[in-house]
Amino acid sequence: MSNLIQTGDNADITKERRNATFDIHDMSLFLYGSEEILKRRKEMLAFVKSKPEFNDPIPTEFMNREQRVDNGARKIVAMTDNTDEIDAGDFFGEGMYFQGLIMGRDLHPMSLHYVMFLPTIQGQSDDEQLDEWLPLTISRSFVGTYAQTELGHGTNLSKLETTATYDPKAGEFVLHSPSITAAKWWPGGLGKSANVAIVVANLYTQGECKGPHPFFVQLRDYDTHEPLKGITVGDIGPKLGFNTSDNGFLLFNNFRIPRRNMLMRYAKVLPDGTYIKPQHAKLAFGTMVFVRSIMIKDQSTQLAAAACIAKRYSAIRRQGEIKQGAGEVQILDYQTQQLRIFPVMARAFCFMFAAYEIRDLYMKVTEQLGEGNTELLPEIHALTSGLKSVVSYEVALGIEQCRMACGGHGYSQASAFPEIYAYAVAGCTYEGENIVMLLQVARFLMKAAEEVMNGKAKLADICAYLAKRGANKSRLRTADEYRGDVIIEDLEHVARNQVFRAYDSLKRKEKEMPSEEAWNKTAIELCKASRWHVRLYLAKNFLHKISTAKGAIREPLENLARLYAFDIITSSHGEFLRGGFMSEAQLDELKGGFYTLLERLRRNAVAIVDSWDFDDKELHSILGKRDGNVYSSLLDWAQQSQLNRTQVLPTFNKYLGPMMKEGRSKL
Ligand SMILES: CC/C=C/C/C=C\C/C=C\C/C=C\C/C=C\C/C=C\CCC(=O)SCCNC(=O)CCNC(=O)[C@H](O)C(C)(C)COP(=O)(O)OP(=O)(O)OC[C@H]1O[C@@H](n2cnc3c(N)ncnc32)[C@H](O)[C@@H]1OP(=O)(O)O
Ligand SMILES: Cc1cc2nc3c(=O)[nH]c(=O)nc-3n(C[C@H](O)[C@H](O)[C@H](O)COP(=O)(O)OP(=O)(O)OC[C@H]3O[C@@H](n4cnc5c(N)ncnc54)[C@H](O)[C@@H]3O)c2cc1C
Repeated sequence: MSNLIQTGDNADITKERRNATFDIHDMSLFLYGSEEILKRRKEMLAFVKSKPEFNDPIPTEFMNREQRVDNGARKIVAMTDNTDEIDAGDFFGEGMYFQGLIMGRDLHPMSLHYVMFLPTIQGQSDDEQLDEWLPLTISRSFVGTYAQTELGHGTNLSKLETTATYDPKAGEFVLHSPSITAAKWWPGGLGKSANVAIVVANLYTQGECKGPHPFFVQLRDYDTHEPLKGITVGDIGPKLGFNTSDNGFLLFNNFRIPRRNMLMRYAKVLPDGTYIKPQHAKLAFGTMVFVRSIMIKDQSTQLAAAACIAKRYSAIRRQGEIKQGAGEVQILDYQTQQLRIFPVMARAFCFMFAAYEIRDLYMKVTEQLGEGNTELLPEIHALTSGLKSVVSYEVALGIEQCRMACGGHGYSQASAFPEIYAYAVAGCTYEGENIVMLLQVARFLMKAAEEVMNGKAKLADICAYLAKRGANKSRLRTADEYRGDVIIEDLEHVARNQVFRAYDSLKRKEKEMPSEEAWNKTAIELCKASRWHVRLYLAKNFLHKISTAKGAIREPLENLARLYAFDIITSSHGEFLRGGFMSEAQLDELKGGFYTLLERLRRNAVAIVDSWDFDDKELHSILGKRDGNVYSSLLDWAQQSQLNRTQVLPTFNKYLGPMMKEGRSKL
């Protein structure tokens, strides 16, 4: 703990750190997994701080869009000039941390090159293509992006309008955008930075449409960077966030590429146009599954950053009195403030532990795919889709809650909340709109429910609870005893009930109308089932993970995990009261337990967020500064505003001055 306390720190934040009941190093170790990882974080941080080229000339929030794009391009080149400093193969760990330290929370001109273009080349090319494209991708000989979404269609991939029609005579594909709505729209870096792209287009060969497939396409001249003939490309304009990235549009006018530019690891088109189908119809969507899996870690980090800022600020902010005359209190002492922030912190831990599980599962699936085994594909698709949806939604709400908990200063860009929110909330939309992805989970759950009903029940592990009988009354007696398996049983009960309620409703409707219509008319219940399924997964994983903690960190971790579960139950208590599963008295007991957990977590509030090991450089927030000296830093920060460069703005002489003069002259 002492390593975070330095002379000159704010007295309140120092007191918080002195009062903590555990050593933050031990908690960081538990969170990140090993001493080696913590050591590498320190080394990478020291390296980044030692390099002036990674600094921003002025805080990015004071830059206009052109300056941000320029600064982003400059820094990403500097960053990737230095990838020898990290294990670049460790994308999930070192890659994401290194990038966050240098690039901050804005995508940059090469985000898609690393996050989707490179993984697609790795995952979808055959060996010969890999030999050709991978070295060029890694050596940054071109800048790539992933161009799938169109103006008119993003979610419904089968209706993408861009066509890739095979011409066997020329041995070429002809890429074409038959309408305005066929324009590729959104791909990161496409507008001005990328000169190549993985383009997802509907493949036509021998007169038949074979569905969306990925193609390697050069868009711009490698020397002049001018768009090639037949290509129309540009930037789509400013967005809520991601403004360092030139998300773009792209239209093809009968643009020809060689046959071998179709990525042919799975599906293939032979020279005569014969189509060889992949072993699993959705293998071409593998990069989306990969990004959904890494999003969980990225999103939980953003949520933890928000909670860290809110907690540190709440520790130094004094406002109002609890006991009259006793002096103003730290706002962290208000129960309502704790309610706003502590559950957010609990969620960040929960999501991070899930992120590790997903990373491991993803690695297992990749290994299996290498051996031609696609067995786990539906499971990982459902799990990543569900987690991506639930996590990104909860993260967006949590960040906003933290912002509001910081009063007026939370609204300033000095807090970093606007930046964190704008960055994270995009995750609700990209890589599959959240509701649509929940409906994918529902497909998986409905199949599992069908198997249970048919007595087959050879279910994936994550669905095993659907086949359990389960008690019809909660075993909850006292809040203090409400832990581990008892909590899980109750969440299982509610999730199972919701899945079967949706299933029954779907089956009833299917008797009255076509199945697609029945599906649409059950969609709200289906999404609810998916959310409960994912919440159950998250809670199970969280409770299991903290049961492995040892020593002084165990108690605060248990408090966090139980707070997470109590929060879910108390905020959707109707589901637990249904059919008398819980009584009003049990719920009151749980509510009391929830308040007790807030009290128990109060003492360690700051130490818990300190354990996330955010450096000020990474947090990029005046309110969340480690030393707690917020007010003087806010004044320094404000002085950098462009408007403060001169005492008198042109607006005075142009508009306000004449107006006031006229006002005075009329008196
Ligand atoms: C040097 C170091 C550098 C470092 C950098 C480091 C770090 C980076 C840091 C942080 C990164 C973090 C975050 C990322 C940041 C930014 C990301 C930026 C941009 C995002 C880019 C995009 O958004 S790309 C576009 C994404 N688009 C989508 O996701 C479209 C969504 N739609 C779909 O996925 C599908 O169309 C669908 C799933 C909605 C439906 O598919 P379809 O209509 O084809 O199918 P059906 O519904 O008919 O279903 C048929 C069956 O197939 C199953 N299915 C569907 N998809 C899959 C799949 N992917 N895998 C397996 N199975 C699948 C479906 O469930 C059906 O199954 P049944 O059994 O029920 O029949
Ligand atoms: C910041 C950002 C970066 C992006 N980067 C890229 C990129 O690099 N490359 C790329 O190709 N794309 C990119 N995208 C596009 C992104 O992947 C899509 O926007 C996303 O997949 C959602 O698709 P959509 O826009 O077509 O939404 P829509 O599908 O039009 O969604 C609109 C509404 O319709 C609902 N809806 C749609 N279909 C159904 C259904 N079947 N059932 C029920 N409801 C439905 C949705 O739930 C939603 O409420 C990016 C988007 C953003 C915001």
